[in-house]
Amino acid sequence: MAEEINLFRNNDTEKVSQAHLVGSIAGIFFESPDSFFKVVLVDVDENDFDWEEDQIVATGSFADLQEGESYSFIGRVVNHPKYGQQLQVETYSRTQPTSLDGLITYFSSSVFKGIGKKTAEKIVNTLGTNAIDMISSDKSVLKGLGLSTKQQDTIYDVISQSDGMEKIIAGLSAYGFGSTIAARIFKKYQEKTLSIIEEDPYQLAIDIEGIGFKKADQLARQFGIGFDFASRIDAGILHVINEWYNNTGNTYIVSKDLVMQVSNLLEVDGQNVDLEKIADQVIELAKKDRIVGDDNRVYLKWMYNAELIIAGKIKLLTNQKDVKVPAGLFKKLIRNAEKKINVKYDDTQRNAILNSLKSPISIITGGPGTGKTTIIKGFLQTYADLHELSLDPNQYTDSHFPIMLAAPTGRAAKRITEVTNVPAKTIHRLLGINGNDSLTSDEELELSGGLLIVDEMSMVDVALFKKLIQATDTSVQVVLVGDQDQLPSVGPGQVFHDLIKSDCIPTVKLNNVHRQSSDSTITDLAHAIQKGQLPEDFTQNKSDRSFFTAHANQVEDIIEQVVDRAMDRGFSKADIQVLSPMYRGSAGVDQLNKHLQRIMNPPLQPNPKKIMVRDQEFRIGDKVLQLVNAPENNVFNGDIGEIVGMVSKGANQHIIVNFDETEVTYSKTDWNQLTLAYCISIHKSQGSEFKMIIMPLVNQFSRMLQRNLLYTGITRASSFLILLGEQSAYQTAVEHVASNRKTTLILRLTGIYEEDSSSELDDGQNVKVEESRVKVSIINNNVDPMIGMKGISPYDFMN
Ligand SMILES: Nc1ncnc2c1ncn2[C@@H]1O[C@H](COP(=O)(O)OP(=O)(O)OP(=O)(O)O)[C@@H](O)[C@H]1O
Repeated sequence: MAEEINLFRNNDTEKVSQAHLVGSIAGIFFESPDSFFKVVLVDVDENDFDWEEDQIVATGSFADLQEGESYSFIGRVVNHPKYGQQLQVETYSRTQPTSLDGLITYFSSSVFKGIGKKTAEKIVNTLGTNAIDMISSDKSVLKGLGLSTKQQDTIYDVISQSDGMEKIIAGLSAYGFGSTIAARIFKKYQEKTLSIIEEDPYQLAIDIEGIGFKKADQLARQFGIGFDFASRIDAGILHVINEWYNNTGNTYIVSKDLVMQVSNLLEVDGQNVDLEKIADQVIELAKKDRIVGDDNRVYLKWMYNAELIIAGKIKLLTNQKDVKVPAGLFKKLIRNAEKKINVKYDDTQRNAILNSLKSPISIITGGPGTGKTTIIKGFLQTYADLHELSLDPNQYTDSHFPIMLAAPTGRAAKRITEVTNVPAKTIHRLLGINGNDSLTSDEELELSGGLLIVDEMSMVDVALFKKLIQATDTSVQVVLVGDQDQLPSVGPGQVFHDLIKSDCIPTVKLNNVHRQSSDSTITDLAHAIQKGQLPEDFTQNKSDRSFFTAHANQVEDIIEQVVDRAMDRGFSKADIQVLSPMYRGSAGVDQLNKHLQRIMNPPLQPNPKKIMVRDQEFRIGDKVLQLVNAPENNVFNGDIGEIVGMVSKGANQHIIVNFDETEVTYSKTDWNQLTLAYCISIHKSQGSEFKMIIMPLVNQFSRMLQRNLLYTGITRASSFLILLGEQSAYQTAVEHVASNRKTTLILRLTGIYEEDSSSELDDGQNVKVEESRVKVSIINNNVDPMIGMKGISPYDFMN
């Protein structure tokens, strides 16, 4: 009997009585391409639970299950809402055939290619019922049976491989790896998996996406690996750069900062890794093509390449010929579009449409309400008329729709589809990337067709834009639309900002606001903030905005008063949106949500129906935010809805949420897709607008107080803006321009390097470096900007 394999470590399962099943695999219904998860049909031989049928479906993480082979399973019988009763397998083992007949059938099965019944009989008659164990421990027992060497190899390989793989999966599970990551590890190292992990767990952090330095370090400690082991330094270097990308949004780190941060990371009980040693490993990693050094900047290789690829493709696109649009024809086209859309474009808007019609690649940028969406509509109409195309997708039954309209988020794609009646997709979907695909891989994709429009470009990061632009054929005309003053992308880089700043792409900047009426003071405030000032009348009450002074601990009370008054005046929960820059603190999202829930959705009876999700209480009437894209339900990350029902279906409870016209039912496993939405972060509010915005800014938010955050927040208000907090916090925010992430896309596009590339270490850390008196050149910018590279120039490991 093979060793038992514990694949699941779910403590809950121990409380539930276990079900035992012995049976052979009748078929494999589903095999996850990127994990060990499988759904199989089992012919039941024995079972100790209530099941009368001949077959049962079993699910779980399995190695190479062989159809026809017999296994023994232990698990729980669950009731799947769609597929009914099935066995959720926790552990399983192969039941080796013990009868002579069983063994003969096994050896003559299709698993052993080239072994027929006669040969099988010979093996079993000679070796007996222990045949499998005997072969597994000593291949030579097959000699003298008249088998060819090939046949002997086949039998031995099949037996040891399936046994080996099961052992590896069990080992990975014992080290705490879940089924998806385990599959990724096994795919990479195959039969060497366990020896690699035990000898050098840092290899995992270097090679396997989803395994970080911390996990590898934890394993290494288990195996007693030294603190200055070379692989530990390598993994530390990659960890620091990745963290740097996530925390700063920069696309490179200055070498000196890198070495110091790695040194801090690797310190164990006051012992530091020699800086020179870290520098050596930086060079080693560069030689292995994992990182690139350029001047005194260090990049992950994919990031370095991404900037180069973007710049190269932009240059190729801008070198394409302009489309000829004679002035007379354009007048006719725009007149027709204006008639159809029922709008009169202003001069800048017309210019934007003409620019995009003519240029192989163009940019339209402007603040909220400047008409970007209205321009996309007009542009689509004029483009279609100019190229004699229909904008009706139904007309393209035999060919591709020639227009690709895309946005970085599902919500933005949905919105642009609704406004233009032209189908839009997320960029991921357009590129055919699913959640598991890596954006940093070099896999080639191809987008052809006449036109690509990307909306909400400010939210697109380097990795995604590289994929998109690399896939775009040079025959495609590209239009990039967005608001460059909004927050940059969540991922590293500031592509849209850099493309505009580089001046390489014909760009039209829109300044006239059409959304709010001309006497709107919100627009004036937005303009002032863009220029880095708070207007003199900032604290005065206006028809559409007000300011209330409040310390952090007064914020809740003032918001309560404002919300009460607004609700008395007929504003709904959906109309009023509170925004906060941070989650923590007394004026942060989490605290305000709890408070606002009591005000905006007070329980109407003593014991209302409620469901606890994490530490939040959900009740009917609660305003909730969708946290992930769920295209199958037509709801997307950032969508806001209201809980309209809580129902029990059998033993399960469900939450029903109404999003505009879409109602979505959430079963327990999906509840963590929701959070309360009375207050949301300013980041989450990007791309949405609300009738009334209430936004507190206090000095407590210190590092979040940035101009583009303030700008993004206030421009979400379509009619009323209530600001509160400390005026000095607003002043700090307006003065603090944080958008300039350190990137080199402009350098790649123009050959001009503008940014200050000096160290980002604070003074304290710099002093520490000086004090350490380590003789590496990195600590002195004047001597040599490279990391103790011992005569190796950065060009030695550049592309
Ligand atoms: N030339 C125009 N004349 C009259 N109204 C206009 C004009 N251009 C745009 N508008 C109106 O102004 C409002 C804002 O326009 P639109 O939604 O296109 O702006 P936007 O830049 O896409 O805004 P946001 O980025 O906030 O979504 C809409 O109601 C639109 O109909």
